[in-house]
Amino acid sequence: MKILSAKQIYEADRATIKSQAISSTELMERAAFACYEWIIKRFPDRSRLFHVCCGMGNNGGDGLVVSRLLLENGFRVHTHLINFSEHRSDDFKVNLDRLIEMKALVTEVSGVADFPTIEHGDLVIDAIFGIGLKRSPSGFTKKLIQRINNSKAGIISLDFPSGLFSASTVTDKEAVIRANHTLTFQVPKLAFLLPDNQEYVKEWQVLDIGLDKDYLNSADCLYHGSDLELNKGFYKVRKKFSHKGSFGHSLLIGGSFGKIGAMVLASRAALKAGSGLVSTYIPKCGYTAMQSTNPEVMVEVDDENYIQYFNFKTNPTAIGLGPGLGTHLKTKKGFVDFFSNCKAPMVIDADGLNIIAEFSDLSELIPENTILTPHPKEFERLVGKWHDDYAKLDKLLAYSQQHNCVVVLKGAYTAIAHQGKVWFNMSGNPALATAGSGDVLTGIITALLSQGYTSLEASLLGVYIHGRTADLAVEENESIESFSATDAIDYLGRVYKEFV
Ligand SMILES: NC(=O)C1=CN([C@@H]2O[C@H](COP(=O)(O)OP(=O)(O)OC[C@H]3O[C@@H](n4cnc5c(N)ncnc54)[C@H](OP(=O)(O)O)[C@@H]3O)[C@@H](O)[C@H]2O)[C@H](O)CC1
Ligand SMILES: [K+]
Repeated sequence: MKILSAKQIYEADRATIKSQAISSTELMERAAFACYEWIIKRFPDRSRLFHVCCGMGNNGGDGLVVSRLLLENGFRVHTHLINFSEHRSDDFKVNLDRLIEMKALVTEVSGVADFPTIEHGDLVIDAIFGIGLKRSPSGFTKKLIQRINNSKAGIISLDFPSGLFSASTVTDKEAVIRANHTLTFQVPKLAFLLPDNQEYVKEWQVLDIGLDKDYLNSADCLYHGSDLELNKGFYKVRKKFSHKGSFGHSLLIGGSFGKIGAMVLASRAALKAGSGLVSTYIPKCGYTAMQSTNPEVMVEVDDENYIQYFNFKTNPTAIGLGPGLGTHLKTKKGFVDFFSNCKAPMVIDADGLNIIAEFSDLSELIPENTILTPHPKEFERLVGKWHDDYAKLDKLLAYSQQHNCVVVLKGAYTAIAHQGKVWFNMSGNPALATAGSGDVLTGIITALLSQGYTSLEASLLGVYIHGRTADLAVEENESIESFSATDAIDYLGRVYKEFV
């Protein structure tokens, strides 16, 4: 799933118009028809009043087509032309003429006095600006956006919430539509995946408008979505004659007094994610807890309450390092010696990341293709503060390239960066923001690494699977509040079944 830039979307439009021998007006009709179909399925009540607010460009043109389709099918519609410019796009003009021919209710809005009265229960179709927005809306257009936001009506944005930029941060928060639903064309948009924009983009939907497949397949994108289709592409179906030795040996290293649970979760997740063998290397104080809760897992121990020697005998195919590790001085010292000489592929999480951040030289010693799984605060410790989400993405790309590693930046739409590209995970929900969730993820990714997936594949698949456990759990028995890290492990089986 590619995430195209605005420039690429315009190119895709041109390629489509050429290859399918259609006019731009026909493409607009197709896009708006897809919106219309979505809208009437979701809001079939014909007594409801639709306020369709149209700008002067092609986003406004989409709005005019939606107005016409709604009217033709017996819905109540008031179309408002937001007169912010003398210039009107050609397809806007064509569709305005069509609407006027129908004797539709169309009013020009050129100032506050022309603002519509929007009642509770009405629906606003926001077609003021799309990807052609050049600067923050101002004057009466900004005031109208505020009026719409302050109304009690539901708001459906076509393609983009008006006022939201496609590739840069919002500068005037009061000049952006806060949409309940955004119906966007063909591909997800980067702006929808960034936490800074969450007030403007709530629920969003990609509508297929049949853009040229060859263009879409060949477009070189910096940003991608990671969905079931992508992950199915490299998921390895198990062969009949495979045995436990075929699926590697994961070693989870971590734990400290009071934080043995992190290792119980990580090692159990590794087991249930399909690692052939799973060992743990933990402080002595965790021995009984580990053996009694995870009978399939082997245990080696270090010092009494925290790890310091890192002198395990296991010969792992992959290592997960960091859950519950703590930052005792002796742990830090042992970590530094161990980390720089480690030959097995590694996933580093939690205090493992904090120790790397503390000793900045350690970043230089990260072995090639290591996977780092920071949450935003841990990432900030590694790279310093950022100004906005776009700056954060720049830092993410730069750090992963500079250290030749995979960085899994956790959050809603976890961002996975490798070799100059970023994949945004499309599964998951806020249920995952729960204690131990990161430990489970470390276990899953380690298990996938040990089964022979590349670092990038293990990260993409691990994050996708982890997110999906929460999706399925919330569809079935759990709620966002009740879901726990243990539930994530329990749902792994059902998620794997979606792959076969
Ligand atoms: N493949 C697709 O995705 C398709 C998308 N479609 C729709 O087309 C729009 C993009 O249309 P475009 O005409 O390029 O751009 P907009 O409608 O978003 O806006 C352009 C007009 O807005 C003016 N502008 C920009 N910023 C401001 C501002 N802050 N204040 C006032 N006016 C502003 C701009 O004027 P300039 O003089 O500044 O150039 C334009 O007049 C896309 O989002 C989809 O909705 C197609 O319908 C089908 C294919
Ligand atoms: K819009």
